[in-house]
Amino acid sequence: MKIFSTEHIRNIDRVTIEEEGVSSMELIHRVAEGVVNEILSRWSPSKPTMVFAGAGNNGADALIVAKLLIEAGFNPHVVLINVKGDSLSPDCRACRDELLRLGNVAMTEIVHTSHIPTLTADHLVIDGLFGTGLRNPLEGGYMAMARYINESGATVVSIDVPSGMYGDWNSRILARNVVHADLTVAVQFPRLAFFLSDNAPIVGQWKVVDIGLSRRAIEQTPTKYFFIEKDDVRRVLKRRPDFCSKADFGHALLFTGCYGMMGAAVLAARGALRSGVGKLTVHAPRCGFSVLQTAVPEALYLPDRNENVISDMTPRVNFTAIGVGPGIGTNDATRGALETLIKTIKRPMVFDADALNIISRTPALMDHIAPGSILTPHAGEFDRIFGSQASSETRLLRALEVAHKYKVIIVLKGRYSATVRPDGKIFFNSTGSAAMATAGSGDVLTGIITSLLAQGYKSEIAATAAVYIHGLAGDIAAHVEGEYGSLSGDIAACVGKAIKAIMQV
Ligand SMILES: NC(=O)C1=CN([C@@H]2O[C@H](COP(=O)(O)OP(=O)(O)OC[C@H]3O[C@@H](n4cnc5c(N)ncnc54)[C@H](O)[C@@H]3O)[C@@H](O)[C@H]2O)[C@@H](O)CC1
Ligand SMILES: Nc1ncnc2c1ncn2[C@@H]1O[C@H](COP(=O)(O)OP(=O)(O)O)[C@@H](O)[C@H]1O
Ligand SMILES: [K+]
Repeated sequence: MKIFSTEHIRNIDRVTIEEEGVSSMELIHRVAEGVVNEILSRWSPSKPTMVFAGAGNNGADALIVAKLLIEAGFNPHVVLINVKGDSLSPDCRACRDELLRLGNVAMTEIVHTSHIPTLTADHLVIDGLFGTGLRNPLEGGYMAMARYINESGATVVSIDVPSGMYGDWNSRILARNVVHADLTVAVQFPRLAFFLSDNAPIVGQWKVVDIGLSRRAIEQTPTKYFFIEKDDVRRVLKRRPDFCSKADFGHALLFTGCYGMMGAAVLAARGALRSGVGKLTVHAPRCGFSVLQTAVPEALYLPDRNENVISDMTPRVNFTAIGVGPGIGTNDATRGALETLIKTIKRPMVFDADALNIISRTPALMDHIAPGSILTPHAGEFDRIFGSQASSETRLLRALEVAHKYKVIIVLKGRYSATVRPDGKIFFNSTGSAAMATAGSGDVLTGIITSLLAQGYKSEIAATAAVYIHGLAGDIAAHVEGEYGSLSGDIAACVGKAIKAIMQV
């Protein structure tokens, strides 16, 4: 699914109205119906409700929400901001009149300064103060109103975006001056801001209401941001021909493990094998022999000269892709081996975990990494290499810079892992959950990406597809083991099932 900028959404909105003959009032009603459906599925009409409506179309949506709530038996109090009595947009005015025609509507219209009715923690607030028309961070009375709503402890449903927040980048806002939603019901598309952890306490849970904006306009409007869903991955995964052999599915080489961290090697190896690589070689220290040969007998094992750590990363097999990092430690011998690997292999590789920690100690190594390589840092690993970041938004912006500069793909791991490409495109992942916040789950991902790369998928595709598969495997594991009990071994065990579920039509 495409994620559009506010600018683009406004344009798609305009095309829908001009070329498809849908009126803006009709769109407002569709938004309101979507929002009200979400409300009715959660709260009963006895819930004390207050609707805050601004002067633009976000307010117009809110006024029709109030109307539909009244028709459903709710008894909302409506607070409409109409500065000086003449600031309502034409649609907002029409919606106010439509609402008032019901008769007996409890409404406070704020024209100058008025008293806002008392809001309690028991209330449900419908927040339609500002949507995508927000020009500046909230100030004065608007800011006070946002804080009043937040401090009341009421449950908040925001229409389109929480009021005071921009849909995309939010470097200029202060969280306490923005309405904090429990549920945000976005119009037609999720927004970039929803995928950043900084904004999670503001956006709350989010849903999208489809209001039937022009399909043609959506298809033809270019964007750099995407939300990856099952169909996107199904389209790129190749079906296997009948006449095939393991030679057709590549040979992955993993440099992984050290004394005390052989589990990382096992997990990465299982991730690689369950995602279909033809052949897998694991290069690990000698101490890993019986662990690997017992836990993953399907993998070939290449012993390092060293007993406890990897001291040499010269590829000794005819590999089609290399993955390096899980559990290798950061000792001097391994550092030297990794430096040589980076400087000699000029094909895209996958770098994770301790490989990233080693790079962070010698950042100049970034200059030698082969273009098209994939780096899979979590926030801490990213900051160690590319500098400490104040927020997830600045981290994402920095990831865009470094992906472009070094021509590499950065997978910023987290709730909505973001795959950032050198061309400035960002793919947010939809699968996965807190059940995956367990040691070793990143190692499984390294195995899957390396496996897809080894099978001939381009780096960009391998990264986004693997992240989706990994998250879905986590979801399947969590379905059985729950959010506390899922282990990274369970995630690895579900990788094949995830791919099967994706490929099933
Ligand atoms: N995307 C779509 O296709 C549709 C969007 N609709 C709704 O329309 C909304 C956008 O409506 P608008 O463009 O009218 O914009 P808004 O309703 O978000 O706000 C615009 C109003 O706020 C004022 N304003 C902006 N920033 C301010 C600030 N910092 N302080 C004080 N006043 C400020 C503007 O002067 C204007 O009066 C969307 O968020 C959505 O809720 C729907 O009604 C219909 C379809
Ligand atoms: N709350 C969450 N929601 C979705 N995915 C998560 C969540 N927490 C962790 N994950 C996923 O689990 C993996 C954790 O990787 P990482 O932090 O490298 O762990 P480790 O180093 O222990 O292997 C990442 O792919 C991440 O996206
Ligand atoms: K809003």
